[in-house]
Amino acid sequence: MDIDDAGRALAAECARYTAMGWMRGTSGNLSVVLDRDPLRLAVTVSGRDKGELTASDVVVIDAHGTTTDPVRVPSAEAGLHGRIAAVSGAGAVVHVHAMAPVVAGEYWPGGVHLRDLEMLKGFGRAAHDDTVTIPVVPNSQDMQVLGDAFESHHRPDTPALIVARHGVYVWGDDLHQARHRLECLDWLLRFTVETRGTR
Ligand SMILES: CSCCC(=O)C(=O)COP(=O)(O)O
Ligand SMILES: [Zn+2]
Repeated sequence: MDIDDAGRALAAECARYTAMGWMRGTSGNLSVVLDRDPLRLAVTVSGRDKGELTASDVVVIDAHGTTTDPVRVPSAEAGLHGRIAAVSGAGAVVHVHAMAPVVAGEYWPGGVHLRDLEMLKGFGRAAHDDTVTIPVVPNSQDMQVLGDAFESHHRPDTPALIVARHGVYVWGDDLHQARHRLECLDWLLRFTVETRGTR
């Protein structure tokens, strides 16, 4: 994917996420891989209303979240996007401040357990898999710290990470798969929060 296509795709996805209520204020950030070796990603700019981005409001970063762009400022969380893409092999990483993941992380700071739910199929798992655990890590402003926490919990079959009192990261082969996984995970976490203690 070239940077122009990436910009159009990221802006369109951000508008969609905003409509879902997942990017309130200036929250959230999305990225897509441009090249794998060396790793280069296009990530949304920092501090803007993500529902109003245009195709040029993206920044090229490396695996460490560093850019050579003289004008645009990449997401403050660009370093974690690069780390997730490098470690998982994902083609797209999405981060939103949806409520259900944060509430679930508050109830279960050791990890959120999901089981016996049809919607797990939309997250790339079988509905009757053993328990699927979504890792929860403490929030940090240091992307190296968050990246190390992500990597220590990473399992190839679980493409999501809850950052406590902050939000959730989900990744996939491309932006569509990442969004579908996020939509299904949000449903799974809402169900789990709303039915806690009943099973
Ligand atoms: C109210 S948003 C606080 C920062 C944040 O967590 C986020 O997702 C947005 O940061 P960015 O630098 O990508 O705008
Ligand atoms: Zn955030």
